[in-house]
Amino acid sequence: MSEKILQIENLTVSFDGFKAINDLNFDLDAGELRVVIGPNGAGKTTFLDTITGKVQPTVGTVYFQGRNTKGLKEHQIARLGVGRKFQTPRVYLNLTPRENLELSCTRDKNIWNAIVGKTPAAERRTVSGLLETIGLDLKADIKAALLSHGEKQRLEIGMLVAQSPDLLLVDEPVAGLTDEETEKVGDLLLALAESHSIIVIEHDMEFVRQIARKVTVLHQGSVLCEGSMDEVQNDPRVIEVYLGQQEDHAA
Ligand SMILES: Nc1ncnc2c1ncn2[C@@H]1O[C@H](COP(=O)(O)OP(=O)(O)OP(=O)(O)O)[C@@H](O)[C@H]1O
Repeated sequence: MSEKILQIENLTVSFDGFKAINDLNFDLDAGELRVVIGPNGAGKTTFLDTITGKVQPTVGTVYFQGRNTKGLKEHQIARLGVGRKFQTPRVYLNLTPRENLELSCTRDKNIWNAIVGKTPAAERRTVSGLLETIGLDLKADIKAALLSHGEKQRLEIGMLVAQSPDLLLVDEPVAGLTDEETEKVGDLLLALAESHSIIVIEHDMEFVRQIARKVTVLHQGSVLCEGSMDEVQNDPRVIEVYLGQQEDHAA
């Protein structure tokens, strides 16, 4: 599959003259899992914000499935098939994982119908499958408030998938998780990568090593380099950027 799901050309995003993204070029094949890393302030969040329409390009173009997204609002881009998972879980704590997933599947988002069980049979089958995929089938009917942080992260990833996006944007999914929970989130993303295009932003290098096929390194709003984990780790420019950052912290 070499069809591009996302193409970003000569993108610059300026905030009061400061270029958070600076002439960035990036593309993603349909079906690809890409990890984006970079030191603090490299522009990773702004990069995602521009894809989702939260931020508009100052210069340059974002094409999603060949369509220029300029001027589209966040909800319009979401409807085109871009789903975003934020860093902190946003699940309904008083509902069960099953109910949370049912709500996400419900096209018209009619909360009442989902709660009182008026969920169509096809949707219930999807929810059961999703509960298994995210490893919460045994905890499907307890309140989400009782789930661990890692389980909540997996639930929210499931809720995103329930909306059938073509592109999943996942922002630091393992921040604050135990090693075991981190590995489970990694396994989940690898399983989802078999049928979705995914961009993951992450700081945790162990996790990046677990899931990464191709890695993009951002620095000062531009792509510094791209390649396999081994290639980027041994790239002198990447070493310099990360070592420089460690020295800044030590100072
Ligand atoms: N709304 C804004 N107004 C002004 N400057 C901003 C705004 N948003 C981001 N920036 C600046 O743009 C740069 C890139 O920020 P961004 O949050 O995209 O980086 P990041 O790579 O996600 O960083 P981190 O890893 O720390 O989250 C930073 O210097 C930040 O201060």
